This record gives sequence, C-alpha cells and structure tokens, in this order.
Amino acid sequence: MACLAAVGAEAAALLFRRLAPSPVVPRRRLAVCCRVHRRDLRTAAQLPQKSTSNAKPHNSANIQKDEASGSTDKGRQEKFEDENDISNLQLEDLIRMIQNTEKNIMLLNEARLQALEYVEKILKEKKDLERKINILETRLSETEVQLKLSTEGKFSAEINDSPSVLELDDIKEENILLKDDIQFLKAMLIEVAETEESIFKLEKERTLLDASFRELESRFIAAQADMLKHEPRQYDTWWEKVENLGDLLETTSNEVEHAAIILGRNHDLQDKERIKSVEERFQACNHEMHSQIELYENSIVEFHDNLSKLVEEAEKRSLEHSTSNMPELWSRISLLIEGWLLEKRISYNDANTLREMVWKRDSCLREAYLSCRGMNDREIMDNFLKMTLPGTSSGLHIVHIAAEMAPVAKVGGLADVISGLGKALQKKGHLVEIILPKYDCMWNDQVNNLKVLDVLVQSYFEGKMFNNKIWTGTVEGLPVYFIEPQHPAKFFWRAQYYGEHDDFRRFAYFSRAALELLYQSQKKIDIIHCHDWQTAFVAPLYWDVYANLGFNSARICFTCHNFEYQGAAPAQDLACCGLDVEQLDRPDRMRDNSHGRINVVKGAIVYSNIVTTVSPTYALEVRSEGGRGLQDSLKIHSRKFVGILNGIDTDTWNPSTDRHLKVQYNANDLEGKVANKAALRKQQKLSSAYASQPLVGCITRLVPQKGVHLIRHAIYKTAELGGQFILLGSSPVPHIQREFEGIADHFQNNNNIRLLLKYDDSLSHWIYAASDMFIVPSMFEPCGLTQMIAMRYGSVPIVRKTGGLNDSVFDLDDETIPTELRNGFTFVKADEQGLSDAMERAFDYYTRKPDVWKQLVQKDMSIDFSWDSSSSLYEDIYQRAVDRARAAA
Ligand SMILES: Nc1ncnc2c1ncn2[C@@H]1O[C@H](COP(=O)(O)OP(=O)(O)O)[C@@H](O)[C@H]1O
Repeated sequence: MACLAAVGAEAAALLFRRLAPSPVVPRRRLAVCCRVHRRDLRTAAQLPQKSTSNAKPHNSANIQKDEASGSTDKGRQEKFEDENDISNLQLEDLIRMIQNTEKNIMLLNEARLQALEYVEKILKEKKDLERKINILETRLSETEVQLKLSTEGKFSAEINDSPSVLELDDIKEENILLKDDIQFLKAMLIEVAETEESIFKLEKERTLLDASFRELESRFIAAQADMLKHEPRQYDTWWEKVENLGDLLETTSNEVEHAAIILGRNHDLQDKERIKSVEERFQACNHEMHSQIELYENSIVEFHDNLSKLVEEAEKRSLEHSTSNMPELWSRISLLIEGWLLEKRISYNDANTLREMVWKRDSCLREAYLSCRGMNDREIMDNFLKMTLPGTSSGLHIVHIAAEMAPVAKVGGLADVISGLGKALQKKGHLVEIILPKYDCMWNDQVNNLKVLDVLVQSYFEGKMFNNKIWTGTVEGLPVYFIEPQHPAKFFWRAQYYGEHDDFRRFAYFSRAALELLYQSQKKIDIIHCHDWQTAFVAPLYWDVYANLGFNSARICFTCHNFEYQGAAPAQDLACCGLDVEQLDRPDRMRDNSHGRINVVKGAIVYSNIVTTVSPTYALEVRSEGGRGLQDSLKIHSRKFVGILNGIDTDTWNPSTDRHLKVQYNANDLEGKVANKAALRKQQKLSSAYASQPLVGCITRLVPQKGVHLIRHAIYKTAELGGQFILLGSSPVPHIQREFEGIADHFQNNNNIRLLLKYDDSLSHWIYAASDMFIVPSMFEPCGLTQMIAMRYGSVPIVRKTGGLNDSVFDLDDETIPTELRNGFTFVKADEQGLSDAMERAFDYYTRKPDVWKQLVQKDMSIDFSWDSSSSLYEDIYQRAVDRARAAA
C-alpha cells in the first residue's frame, strides 16, 4: 500500500513536471502584446475616415486632397507596413502559441493515460486488499469459533500451563496476531480510502483537462481554418487587406486571450487547486486515520475484556467439567502425590488416600488442585493433606514398564501400543502410569512438565546399589516416570535406543530399577504390565525378589510384541539384576528350550499371570514354528496366553486433524488426499504428469521379518506397472541398509521411484496420506500397525496373509469373506509371484474401476481400528486376574 501511495505521488509529480515547461509564460506575454497592438491597429484602420472628414472644409483642394490623400495613403501604407509587421509578429506568436498549446495538449493526454494506468494499478491493489480482508475475516471467525468452543466447555482451563490454558494462550497469541493484522489492514484501508479519493480527484481533474483539451483543439482547428482563409487570398486594395488583417488579429487576439485563460485555468488547476486538494486530502486522511485508530483501540479494549471474561468462564467451567476429559490434570495430580511420597514428604497412608481419590476422580481433589493456582509445592501439599477422606475405587491401578513410548521414545509399533493402550485404559477410568528409561536421545519436547524429583532411588546391580534420578512428566496425557541411572556405564546415554553390545545388561538394570521405584513408593498396584524381552526381567524379579519383601499386590501381565527377540544370554548374566541363576536356570523356568542359555521371554511366560501377544493369528502361529523355540512353553502356559489385536491411536493417526499433512481430509472429502499426493510428489521431485498415476507407499524397519526382498521386488514391479513408489525406512542390519542405499542411488534420477532411508515420523504421516496403495509383504507380522494406519488415511493395503495382517486385511476378491469386511489385497506365498499378482489386481482396480476404488478407500477410512475394543479385552483379563488374586487372598 505504501508503494501504492508512492505511485500516486509520483504520477502527480510527473504531471506537474511535464506541464510546467509548457509555454505558458510567453503566451501570457503575447496576450498582453496582442491587446496593445490591436488598439493601435484599430486607430490605424480609422485613419482614412478621419482624414476624409477633415478634408471636407477644403473643397478647392481636390488635387491637394488627392495629394493629401496620396500622401495620406503613403503614410497609411507606411503605417500599415508597420502594423503589418506587428501583426505578422503577432501571427507568428499565435502560431507558436498554438503549437505550444498543441504540445501541451499532448502532454496532458499523456498524463491522462498515466493517470488511467495508475487508477488500474490502484484498483488491482484494492482487490488484493479485499482478498486479504476476506482471509483475515475467515481467521477471525475461526478464532471466534474456538473461543465459542471454550465457552461451551470444550476448553478446560487448569492451573498454570495446563493444556486448556495452553489452548487459551494459543488463542490469545492468535488474537494478538490477528490484532496486528487488523491494525495493518486498517492502515491499508486508510490508504485505500486516500487512494480512492486521489482517484476521484484525478478523475475530476482529468475531466477538466479533457474539456480544456477539446476546447483548445476546436479553437486551434478554427484558428487554422481562419489562417487558411486569410493567407491565400489576394486583396484588391491595401485597405481591404488592412481591414481583413484587423479582423484576423481581432479573432486571433480573442483566441489567444481565450487560450491564455484556458491554459491559465489549467495551470491554476495544477498549481493551486492541486495543492489545495492535496492538503484537503491529507487532512481528510489524517482525520480518517485518527478515527480509525480510535475505533481500533476501542475494539482492542473490548476484545481484551471479552477474552478475560472467556478465560474466567472457561476456568469456571473446567471446575464443573467432566473429569474423564482431563487425563492430563489427573496425571499431574498423580505425579505430585507420587513425588511427595518418594521424597518422603507425605506418609504412605496419606499417599494411598490421595491416590484413591485420583482413581475416583474426586471432585474435591480436583477443585483443591485447581484452586492452588500460584501456590508453591508445599502449600499444594498441605491443601491436599487436608483431604483424607477414605474411599474405594472401581478402577485398576495399572503400571506399564516398557522400553518405548510414542512419541517420546519410538522405534516401532511397541511405542504406539504403550501410548495407545495406556490412553484407552485411562479413558476407561483406570489409573495408568508408565515407566521408561531416560534416554539421551528421546524427544524431551514431547514431555509436558518434565522435571526431576528431589529424590534418588537406589537400585541393585551387580552386587552394588546405584542411585537413579527420577524424572516425571506427562506424555499424551499419561503420567510417566523416566529412570536415569547414575551408573558409570551410562546405560541410556548411547544416542540410540537399542543395538548396544550390553543391551541385556542395560535393560536388566532398568527392569530392576523400575520395580525398585514402585516398591519404594509403596504403591498398591493391581497390574504391572511389562513388554517384550527388555522388560521381561520384571516378572521373575517381582515374584522372586519383591513379593518376598511384601510388595505383592500386583498381578503381572507380559506382552510379547515379537517372538523373534527373546533376550537369550549366558545363564550367569541373569545374576546382574539380582535374579538367582541357580533357581532360574531350569528347563521349567528360564532356561532356553534349545540353546542351554537363559531366555528372559521364557522367564516372563513362566512367571507372569497373564501372557499376551498382539494378534489372534500370531498367537496361533507362535504355538508352532512362529514361537521360535518357545512354542512348547506357550503350550504349557496356554491357559494364560491370549492374542489381542493391537489398535492404533486414532487421535495421533487422524487425517482430518493431522498437523503433519499439507491438507486435512476425511472419507467424505477426499480432495485433501489428492492435494497431499500432489504436494509430496513435488517435494520428492516425483513426476506430476499424471494425477491418476498410482502412488505406492511403504514405511517400515528394513529387517528380514518385513520381507525386504519382496519390498525390493515391489519397487521394480511398481515401475513395470507404471506407478510411483515411495519407501520410508531404515535398517539396523548393515548389509540391508547398504543394499537399499544401492537401490536408492540407482533410482536417484528416476522421477517415479524414491527411497528415503531414514526415520521420519512427520514424513510418515504425509506418506500415509499421499499414497494410494500401501505394501506390507512381511515374512511374519505379529500385528503390524502400518496397514491399519494406511487404511485410516485411505491408502489401500497390499499385504501378505500372516499374523496381524491376516486379522486386519481381507482381500477384495475373496468371496469366502463377507463383502463388507473386504478392504485390501492379500497374497499367501512369500514369493515375488504372490506379490506381483496382488499388485496387478490392485493396479487393475485403481485404473479400470475408479468408482469401486473410491468406495474401497472410503470404506477403509471408516473402519474402527481404535483401541476401544482391544483395550476392553485387556481390561477384562486384568480384572479377572485381579479378582482371582483377591479371591485367593
Ligand atoms: N522409517 C520410519 N519413519 C517413521 N516411522 C516409521 C518408520 N518405520 C516404521 N515407522 C513407524 O513404526 C511403526 C511400525 O509399527 P509396526 O507396523 O508394528 O512394525 P514394527 O513394530 O515391527 O516396526 C508405525 O507407526 C510406523 O509408522
């Protein structure tokens, strides 16, 4: 807009500059001259008449008269010649003046054209501004909607930096930005108003100049016609000539006078009126600007008032709000209580009472917490201790001990399960806590309120006690404890999660420290749920060490997410965490079924109350070959063994809210999916020539389990079928990583194939959204989450029928399966032919039956893969185990 004003000023200045050198001054001088000469001329024209009347009294003097007349004629002639010279001069001046006028008209015309260009520019800029106003209005209405939501209770405000307050802070920040935008816009509008006024004035001036121009033009034509009329004519007498010239001069003088007036008028218009109008405009703009600023200031005050009211209201409503919507709040309260207990600032009994209140989502406790805004830790604790009402809880106290949790420390599906299942159980009213190692490479920014407790928990390792720092924070609304061992081996300061030479020792240490933390906090836990070999030590440790110390309220649940990794080691290694090797190195306990080593997964199967795996089909598979040596143990313990299909966290994986996507979308509006595909193709320099060219995605760890040779085949097969392929994955196996680097190099300049050999969570979301098909050709797959996530994002899965893939993907052409369940393409044999057939069928549907394909995409997006039903199954088996324990007690 500033540039617009500058253009305006420049155009005006140019107009002045170009008109100023026009021949106004000589014309004026000429006009005065003309007036003088015309008077003289008139006198000269009257001379003969005067002499005739003077001669009348002298009748006798005819000759004299003739002589006199002859001498008079001579005089007259001399005088006329003088006059004729003068009039010639005047004519030259007149012609010059007309020429100047003509030039001036041309200049004015040019100026007019410029003004028109300028007007066009201004109108364009105005349109732009209107567009920006529209955008801002939309944003403003979005903010209003958010604020409205907050008043409706969808926002919940808490003390300090609770998520609700954070959301309100976001709104505030957004509104501050909006205010800035509004201010900027108002300034723009003022400038637009100013510019519009300028346009109006310029238009008015242009009309005046036009009129002048037309007048001058017509007069110029008339003058030319006059000159033509007079010039070629032969006069009979000098007298006639004089008379004609007199007339001509008179006309010309009039013309000149008129032209001078017009030019003067134009000049005045340029000089005075313009300055005056500019001054007026300036004043008007100034006035307008001030009134706009005043208005704006008033609206800001009003806005702040409203915002404060809304914040207050939201806070009030949060007090009344249903507790089920505030997992973060309860997690924080829970962490506070546990922290005080560990720091020995409150007694076990008090802690237990308060814990029970947390389970019950006690409104008094919640209100006490909310009213503690601004208080220090001590004051909050005192307030809490005032509430010692006893109570019982219908919920369970569940603690997950794991090596991963999404999104703070994620390697694969295990991380997704910990947060997904944890959140689902929390939603069902259970008190859920998580214990993780404090990795140096974890994403601290994904933890809310991360802080270290003022206590060191000691734990046993290799005959000594070591201090552990305990960190707390919430992740995805769940309370999490992070254990940071103060051991010289710096177990979790390795810049990676797994793959260290001493992984067995690292996780044996962690399992022991986690139990120690629970033991020292004297929690009355119902379920301790450990996952995979890394925390499988927990089961034997709990029953062999801690139960003997009286810490025995809990039942142990062990979930094996993958029987490929069993934590086998020389028997004596087990001793590091305090387990009794002699007691445990037995075939019915922890000795590996085939190698004569000890096997911690076997130990967990033997020592846990509940053993689960992640899909029903995999649970069947592992009872035979898939059990990798543990099938017999599983058979022996089959009564406590069950396969429960994992869910996915439908908050994290939601295309209609996913912030990682370029455009959000849903099953009813798939345009966003097309936009994501176009954007990804562009970003990855893939060809965009055919929008309908199918894009095949694959996101995976590149390990033999995932069928790396089939993934490689899928890349070439896609190229052969005319599709595009994008792989996101990395391998902990060096030769596989190298092999795929080779393939990536090979296709580096191919605009249909892209291999991205890295871990990138954000990009994974985008690939799920952009791809049309998704391949999972696993050799075995305990559950597999990627096929479910892919379906949620409308990417049709092409999978091998194994494990959890068999429980979640059903072939579109398989008539033995009810139509409503069919959602993808499957193949059985783990060979290239099987995969090729499935891919060809998928490509065929995609290209030849777009309507069927669209329905398939929409159906896949609507399938419920949430944790809701799976978490109910866990809830059920937990409860049964707890009931059995209570009955036995
Ligand atoms: N390279 C990668 N970048 C980002 N996310 C990945 C990558 N590889 C795998 N993932 C994610 O890890 C999870 C894999 O889970 P799953 O299918 O159960 O396989 P696994 O646990 O065997 O690796 C999914 O959430 C997937 O999106």
